Amino acid sequence: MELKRENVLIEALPYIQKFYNSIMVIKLGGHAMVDSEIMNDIIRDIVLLRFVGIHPVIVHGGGPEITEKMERMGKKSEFIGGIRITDDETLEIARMVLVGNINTKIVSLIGHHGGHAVGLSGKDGKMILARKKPPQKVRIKEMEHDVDLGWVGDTEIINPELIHILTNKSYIPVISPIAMDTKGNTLNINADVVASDIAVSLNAEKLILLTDVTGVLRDKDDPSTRISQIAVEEVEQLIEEDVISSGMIPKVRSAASAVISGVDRVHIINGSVSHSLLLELFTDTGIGTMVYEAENNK
Ligand SMILES: Nc1ncnc2c1ncn2[C@@H]1O[C@H](COP(=O)(O)OP(=O)(O)O)[C@@H](O)[C@H]1O
Ligand SMILES: CC(=O)N[C@@H](CCC(=O)OP(=O)(O)O)C(=O)O
Repeated sequence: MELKRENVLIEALPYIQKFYNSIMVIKLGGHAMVDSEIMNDIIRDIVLLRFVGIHPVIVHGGGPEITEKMERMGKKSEFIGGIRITDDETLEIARMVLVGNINTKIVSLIGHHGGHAVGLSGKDGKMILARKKPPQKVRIKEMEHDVDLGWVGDTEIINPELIHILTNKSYIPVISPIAMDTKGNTLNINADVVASDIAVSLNAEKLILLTDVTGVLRDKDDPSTRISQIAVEEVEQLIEEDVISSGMIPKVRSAASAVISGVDRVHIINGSVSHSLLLELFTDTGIGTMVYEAENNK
């Protein structure tokens, strides 16, 4: 039954009260941002959250745009377990696309919709101290090989002070997944990983990962096979069975890691569906995939 317009607002009231003053980390996946109309709608929803008393913190990706720029320069993208192998040139492209292009675009859009955003990378205020990811084990023709991913980072320390300063003054922080190691090297980190680590460091109420599919699917080509809940204990098995592949691997692992480290609610939802963020936050409708810890009996 469709709710009358005024009832929609009333249904939202308990959620607005519950979430008042809380921090929500929202990760905007590159795929959900490919369409400018969708991106515009998502940003408007995020500005709405700020005006009902929630503190949104945005972490954004931009994988498809990096891939496209690389293609235009005649360079092929290579991924291992959803993580981009990043040589010198790829790092330069990733930095330009993420920090120079996508981050400023999001900041402008928030301003356009009446919010106040501050664009940051993990380098600002030494927010993310990273270290180069160790070589990854890859099975090629039954043989295990160590593959060096190049300038890819794991987060080592997150210093959330700058984020708190900004949210306390009602700014919306917009964070790109580029960071520095102790030697001053620039590192490219998967945006899902950054979103998860930031959500943990902020003790966020929720982590919401917006992507271009309706959640984790049992058959990734069939949207009707959505898995509505995944226990963290099931994640590695689903990867092993190849149910979860490519870009969904870091997403689900990051979601699980956030849950294990104390973020109560982690949801993977489809950002390309109109107002999915508002539906997730302010209604009883169960959308997307929730990642939970079975031990906590959620
Ligand atoms: N089991 C699965 N369910 C849903 N999507 C999956 C699954 N396995 C792999 N994928 C792929 O993961 C993609 C989402 O990850 P990614 O491309 O990195 O998105 P984003 O840019 O939003 O971070 C989907 O578009 C889909 O192609
Ligand atoms: C190391 C690594 O994989 N970095 C990612 C950063 C961007 C990202 O994560 O974008 P999405 O969220 O759109 O996938 C990359 O270069 O694609």
